[in-house]
Amino acid sequence: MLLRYFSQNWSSVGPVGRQTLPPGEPKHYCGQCSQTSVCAGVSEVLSSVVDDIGQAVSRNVSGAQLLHELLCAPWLRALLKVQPESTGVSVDHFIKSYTDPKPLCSSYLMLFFNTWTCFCQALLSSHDSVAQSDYGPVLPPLPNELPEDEEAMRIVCLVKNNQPLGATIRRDEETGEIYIARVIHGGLADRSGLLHPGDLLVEVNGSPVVGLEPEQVIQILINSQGTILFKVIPNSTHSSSSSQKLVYMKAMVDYCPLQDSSIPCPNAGMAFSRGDLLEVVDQSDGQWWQARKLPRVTSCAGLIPSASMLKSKQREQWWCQPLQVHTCIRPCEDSSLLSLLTDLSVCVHLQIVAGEESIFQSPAWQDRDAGFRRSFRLWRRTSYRKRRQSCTSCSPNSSAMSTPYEEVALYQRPPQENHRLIILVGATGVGVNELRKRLIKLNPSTFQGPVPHTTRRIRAEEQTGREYHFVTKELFEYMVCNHRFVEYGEYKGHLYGTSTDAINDVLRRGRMCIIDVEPHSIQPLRTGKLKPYVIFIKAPSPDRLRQTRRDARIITNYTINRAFTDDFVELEEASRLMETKYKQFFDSVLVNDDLQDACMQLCSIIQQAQDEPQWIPVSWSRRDE
Ligand SMILES: Nc1ncnc2c1ncn2[C@@H]1O[C@H](COP(=O)(O)OP(=O)(O)OP(=O)(O)O)[C@@H](O)[C@H]1O
Repeated sequence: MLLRYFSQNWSSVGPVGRQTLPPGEPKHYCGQCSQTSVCAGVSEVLSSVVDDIGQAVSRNVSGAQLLHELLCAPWLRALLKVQPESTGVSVDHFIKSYTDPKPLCSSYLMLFFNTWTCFCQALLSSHDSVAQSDYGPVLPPLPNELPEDEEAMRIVCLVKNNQPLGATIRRDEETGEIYIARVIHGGLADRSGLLHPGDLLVEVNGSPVVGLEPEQVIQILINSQGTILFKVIPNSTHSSSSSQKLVYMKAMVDYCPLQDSSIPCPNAGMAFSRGDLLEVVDQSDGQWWQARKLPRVTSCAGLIPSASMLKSKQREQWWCQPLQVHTCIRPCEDSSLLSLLTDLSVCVHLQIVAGEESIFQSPAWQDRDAGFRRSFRLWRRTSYRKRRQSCTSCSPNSSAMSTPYEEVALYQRPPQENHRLIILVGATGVGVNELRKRLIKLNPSTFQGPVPHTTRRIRAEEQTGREYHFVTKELFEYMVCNHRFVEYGEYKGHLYGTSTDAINDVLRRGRMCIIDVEPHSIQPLRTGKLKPYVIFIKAPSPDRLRQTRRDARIITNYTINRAFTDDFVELEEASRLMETKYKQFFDSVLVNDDLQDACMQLCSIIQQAQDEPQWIPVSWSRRDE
């Protein structure tokens, strides 16, 4: 350690630390004084010590930061300058005198160096003690025969700074005893290593706490200044070696501790929103976990409700509002997708029976090149409104409520595995279809769309499996009943749909399959087989939309292929709402500002999705998925 290294070098004064003088290097002398290179030694030792400690700081060596700050502190400099009062010499003077020798009295040189040596040794000895966590005298071993009722008491001294203590307390209502309830990972108490959950708090700064209310104990802590002395009886069942496994979770809901009356300590809580990646460091409590948000900005964790706790909160909330129709729409819209699929088939069936006219026109609906067909976006928009009217599938047990967190792990696609399915989503008119078309046109041998199914009659120039899979209405409906379609709809009395088989066909051929869907269709596609990567195409500001979409045309309900007028504020608002509502499903967000740039960015996002490690739900990696 530093002290040993310093003592060795200090006595010989020559080689210091890593700046060891090579053998034969001339030794330095200070003017008329006969001391061997002491001035050089002082400055070298000092800078070498500061250097070494600087490196120890970067390696996070315990105590190094403190020592570094100490050595660089202005008060230390001031202290060193006290020496001239007794000796008439300062460190600066020495260093200067070394380069510009002046006569110095050897007696005050000796006096100075004796004082300086003692000071440095004391300083470095303190550093070594801190670094080796050697805080006190070594106590004699405990006698073999201790009285059974004897309890070991621990005295913990913490220095209060502007950080919270990072521990919560609880009161045993029967005995009035105060216990440490939990210690927040990475907080002050945790880093001290001296306070543990279950420790019985006996005194704080000399005041007994038994019988006090937790609020009163907290008040004592708040009022204390400087060092705080805790007297605790350690929890004998606590094992210091119990290191928790880190678990990574994606938040599927929003949470705000300040609005949660059940949290034990709102200030220790951590807010998160849907889509946030959480590193859960402690799940030992069934109700409150400890977690950090990724990317990590602080080492200190925060309290979050456990999955079961969040689920019961959701259920409570649901039952509290049974009469408000709009509240049950939210979870229904959000992700109860399998049940939506059932609703969807009802909608389609009704449309067929009623012979309802579709809003699509041929040129807009169909692009003749394979893989370039229009999506079902317009159809989906109308039927989506219909679905909102019937929310029978919403229940407190729906899937939206059962997954507040999704456990995730990093996944890198092995080269021999199929590409991940690429899903584009975005508000209508933002340019999802345009980007998809451009991408496929750019590199048709790499990117491809699935070939849709239809019940309409095949035309002369068409070939089944190329433009469409031409099937009978009975087969189409059979496929609907068997959930074989990702999305489907009706146009002029004919059914059209994109099947999962068609997606698998593209992937099996080694290509990257690009589809665009409504956000509520993402959930059924989230399987280990497809491992979808979802890119949200976001609208830029209304001003940028106005500038970039001057020549663009939009297809809207009942007004086909018209120029954009002043829909930009609405478009941006729709895009913002969609992002807020579904962001937990998005892996990446791309702002479609300049078309060329957006297309290039899309290519690189897709490349990264296929070739670089990404977070995916752990359930996708299980074999039985
Ligand atoms: N970045 C852009 N700059 C200029 N024009 C764009 C841009 N992105 C899309 N457009 C144009 O905006 C119009 C609407 O785009 P697109 O049809 O792709 O919208 P969409 O999001 O698929 O919505 P919908 O399904 O309702 O058509 C098209 O005319 C398209 O060429």
